[in-house]
Amino acid sequence: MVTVLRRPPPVGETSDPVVAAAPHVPPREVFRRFWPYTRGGRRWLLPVVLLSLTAPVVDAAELWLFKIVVDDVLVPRDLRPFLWIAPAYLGLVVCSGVLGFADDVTSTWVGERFLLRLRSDVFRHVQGLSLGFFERRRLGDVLSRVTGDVDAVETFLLSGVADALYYVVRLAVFLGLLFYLRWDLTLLALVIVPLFWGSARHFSRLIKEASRERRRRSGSLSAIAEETLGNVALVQAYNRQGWEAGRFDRENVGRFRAAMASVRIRAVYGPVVETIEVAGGLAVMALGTWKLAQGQLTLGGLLVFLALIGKLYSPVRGLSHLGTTFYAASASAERIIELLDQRPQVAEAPGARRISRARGDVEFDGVWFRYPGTDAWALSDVSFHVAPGETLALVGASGAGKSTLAKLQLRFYDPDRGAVRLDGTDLRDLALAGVRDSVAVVLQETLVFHGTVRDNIAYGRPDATDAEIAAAARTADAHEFVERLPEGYDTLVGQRGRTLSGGQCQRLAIARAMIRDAPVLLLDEPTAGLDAGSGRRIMEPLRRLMAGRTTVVISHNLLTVRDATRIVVLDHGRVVERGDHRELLGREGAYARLHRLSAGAVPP
Ligand SMILES: Nc1ncnc2c1ncn2[C@@H]1O[C@H](COP(=O)(O)OP(=O)(O)OP(=O)(O)O)[C@@H](O)[C@H]1O
Repeated sequence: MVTVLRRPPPVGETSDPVVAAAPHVPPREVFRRFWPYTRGGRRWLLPVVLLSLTAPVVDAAELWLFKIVVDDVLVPRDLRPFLWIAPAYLGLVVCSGVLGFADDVTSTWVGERFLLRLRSDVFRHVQGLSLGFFERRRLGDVLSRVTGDVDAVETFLLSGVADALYYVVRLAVFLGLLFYLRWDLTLLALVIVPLFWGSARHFSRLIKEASRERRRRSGSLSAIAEETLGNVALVQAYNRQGWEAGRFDRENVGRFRAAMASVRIRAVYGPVVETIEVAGGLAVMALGTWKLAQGQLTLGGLLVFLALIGKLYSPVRGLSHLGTTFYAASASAERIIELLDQRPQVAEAPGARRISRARGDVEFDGVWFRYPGTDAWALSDVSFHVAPGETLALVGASGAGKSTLAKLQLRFYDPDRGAVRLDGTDLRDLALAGVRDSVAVVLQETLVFHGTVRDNIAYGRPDATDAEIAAAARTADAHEFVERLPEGYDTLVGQRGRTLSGGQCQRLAIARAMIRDAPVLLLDEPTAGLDAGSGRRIMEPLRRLMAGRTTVVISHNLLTVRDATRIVVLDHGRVVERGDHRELLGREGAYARLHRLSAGAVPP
């Protein structure tokens, strides 16, 4: 049996776990980290504690009344004392009901407020992490931490502590009464306490391991579900449902085994504790009966003594059980701490400059960049300059580093060497919000949120008026198709724009960028995924959007590129050519080759 319990919960067949376990954190550190979240609710902690402290006193008073009933009413068969005992008993019951109600409501309020704060803060923190974090981590696991693990921290910090206090007070009140009644019997009853503690410590450790495994598996399950369901079209098109289901099942079985391991431990623990308890109770009963026979104890005294022993064991058991609950909760707390310990890779420098409106002068100066955890340079010594209002086109084969440049321009990452500048100032010296406010983006994969068409356009500037939204949609050539939608601007578009065509999504994205009215425009493959006709139709609204703004356009479609003030050709992260369309064609180099390749799609 011991070996069955000792055996660590099976880690399953995964040599490469979907989600790794979070590092161990000592309980004191968990307290230190989460205590600040009790701010605002702390003044209610004392009333909560006081309320929970009164309950054992009322309990003890009820028991004492019972003793009086036995000794003064039942044994002498005299009903007179019952006339005051009955109303006193009723009064105590009503009093305990009222106190219980107040205790429940206030303690839940304190706990839920704590969670309210913590959940929002964890979400805000995660949202503020750099793109690099999301590129490395499994989204499903992050979601399971934000929505699932957070709750356990409350158990660890508040309800756990409140329960511990409650048990300690019960213990003190009942022990006091017991000693008052019969000190010798009480000492005998206490002999079993060390046994309780010993077993609690042993089982808590086992429970913690099982809980850690269970939380880790839950994170893996969410990760797989999110990846599979988020890409359901791909999964179904390639008939990978069986494989995905297998992956899900493996983690599911892992979670099942971890849950069973934890139940096994708890299920053995319960009877062990009960046996110890009954043995103690029987010993006390034997000695008590002897004392009763000797006339050293009244019948009421013995009955109350035994009832009190029952009450005494319950907080002792509760306290030792609390250890297992504590350890289970700390497994979740560790996962939250690991998340909170993540620092954004790009952080705002102290005293960073705020810019109200940039002119739009963009410069990459000797930029070298390597993605964290990789060896190869994604960009090597890239330099270019785009003056306000100019258009720079970045072209190059797939993987040349074009999108990486866009990420650096938005300061999703910082360069390892060199600098990216806006209006002559290094982005690292500017306030992050200012940098991003200066840029409007139209990306390769158009981001359309679940919401109305109006919400989607106004995402670029939430305070935009209806007239401004319609004007932006007109410039983006979106107004007409929006008007034809069943509810116009109030039509709901599905997540990722599933209910719109690629071209329509793109036009919404152009309207969104339009309404943002930023001095710098970043177009990453704005015509990708559109057929030649739609691509051409989008050009006109794009040109309107680009007018008067500094534009960096990344495109394979050389139609977008031909009018650019300057074209930079990238190859394996290096600038291999630069110039305008005519110059580069004449040079018969990389650009001319790319041009010939796409000549079929582009009219000369
Ligand atoms: N998050 C990442 N972590 C590690 N390496 C990355 C990451 N993103 C891109 N890379 C690598 O950096 C290099 C440049 O990628 P980038 O996405 O900038 O290319 P691109 O020119 O935009 O390609 P495409 O035209 O296909 O979009 C590639 O070798 C790519 O594998």
